[in-house]
Amino acid sequence: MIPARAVFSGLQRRAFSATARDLSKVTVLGAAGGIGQPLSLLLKLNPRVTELALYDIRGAPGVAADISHINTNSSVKGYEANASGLASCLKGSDVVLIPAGVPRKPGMSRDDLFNTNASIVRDLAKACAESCPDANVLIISNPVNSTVPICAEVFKAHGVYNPKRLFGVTTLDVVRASRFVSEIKGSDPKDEKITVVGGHSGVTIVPLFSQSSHPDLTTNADLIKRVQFGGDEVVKAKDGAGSATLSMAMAGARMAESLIRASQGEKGVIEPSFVDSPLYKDQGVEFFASKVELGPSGIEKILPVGEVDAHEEKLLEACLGDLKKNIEKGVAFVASNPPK
Ligand SMILES: NC(=O)C1=CN([C@@H]2O[C@H](COP(=O)(O)OP(=O)(O)OC[C@H]3O[C@@H](n4cnc5c(N)ncnc54)[C@H](O)[C@@H]3O)[C@@H](O)[C@H]2O)C=CC1
Ligand SMILES: O=C([O-])CC(=O)C(=O)O
Repeated sequence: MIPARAVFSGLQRRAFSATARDLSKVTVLGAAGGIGQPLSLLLKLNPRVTELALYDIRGAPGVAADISHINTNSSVKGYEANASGLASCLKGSDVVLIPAGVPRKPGMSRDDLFNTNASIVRDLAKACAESCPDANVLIISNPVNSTVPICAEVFKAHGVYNPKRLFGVTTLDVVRASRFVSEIKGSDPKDEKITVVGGHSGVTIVPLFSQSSHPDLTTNADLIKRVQFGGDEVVKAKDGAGSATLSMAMAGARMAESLIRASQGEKGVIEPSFVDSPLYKDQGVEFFASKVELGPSGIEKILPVGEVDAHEEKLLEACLGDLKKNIEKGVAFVASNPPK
């Protein structure tokens, strides 16, 4: 006779495996770039990643050969830069990270990247829709406020749009916020949980210090500006050689790891992300970054913005105006330039 406890744990196991997909194939599109290379390195060091697939219009096989010598268990493959290489790279992917596209130079806004990056993201989104429609797609390419809606429109056109599996990566904004606060307060950044909502550029980035353990920072204009324009600091310091790559790689690897943990059944995994969100749809804003609880199906729950003070209310107003325009620009681009 089988003891009751054994039957119960067997049932539990079946229930678990019915919901939790074993996410392990992670793909990077733009893998030979400034973000792509360190991101691929961090993913190779992550024991939860069992297969790493790398694609770029140039150099992915070389990056893959290099990384593949690292003595962790995952397999690594770099694919040829053509349509069939891209399709094979994507097939069976559980998580696809997209840092493909050009970065800023000093004096440029993220929106100045639109003309180049919109079509890159559109074409890569089409490849994802065709080869891995059920993957979690994480968009890093800027302007995120527009490239995420572009990806959504392409998926809709292919009849495979699942809003629970599309993420704009805004992790770097909370990473920066916690670091900048720790510098002011002399604390450990890992203890500084700062909520950042909105979008991923300039005034659309809204830190909510009133919700942190330092509500006094809510009127610190320099700090708010630093969080909103942290990317510019790096662009300026790199002096024409691009934008944040190493900190972004860390942030992207953290987001991918969180998704994998959640997909493997871990509860309560929460990350910020720019997603198809109900929070401000009544104001015509279809996508919004806020805390998101992750699960085996991608987004489990979009958390509300929560209480904000009068100062933050003003920041949110400015955010929503810009965000709406950025989103509409992405949607209009796909309408007039559909993928071929
Ligand atoms: N979401 C965020 O928080 C952040 C986003 N970014 C954005 O990430 C993007 C990439 O930045 P970097 O890596 O510094 O640029 P990069 O120029 O160093 O690398 C981009 C890579 O994309 C590749 N690429 C271009 N077109 C492609 C295509 N059709 N298919 C596959 N690969 C393609 C290039 O060959 C290059 O290797 C930029 O748009 C940048 O603004 C950068 C930092 C933070
Ligand atoms: O500033 C940029 O262009 C790159 C970026 O998105 C960031 O560093 O947050």
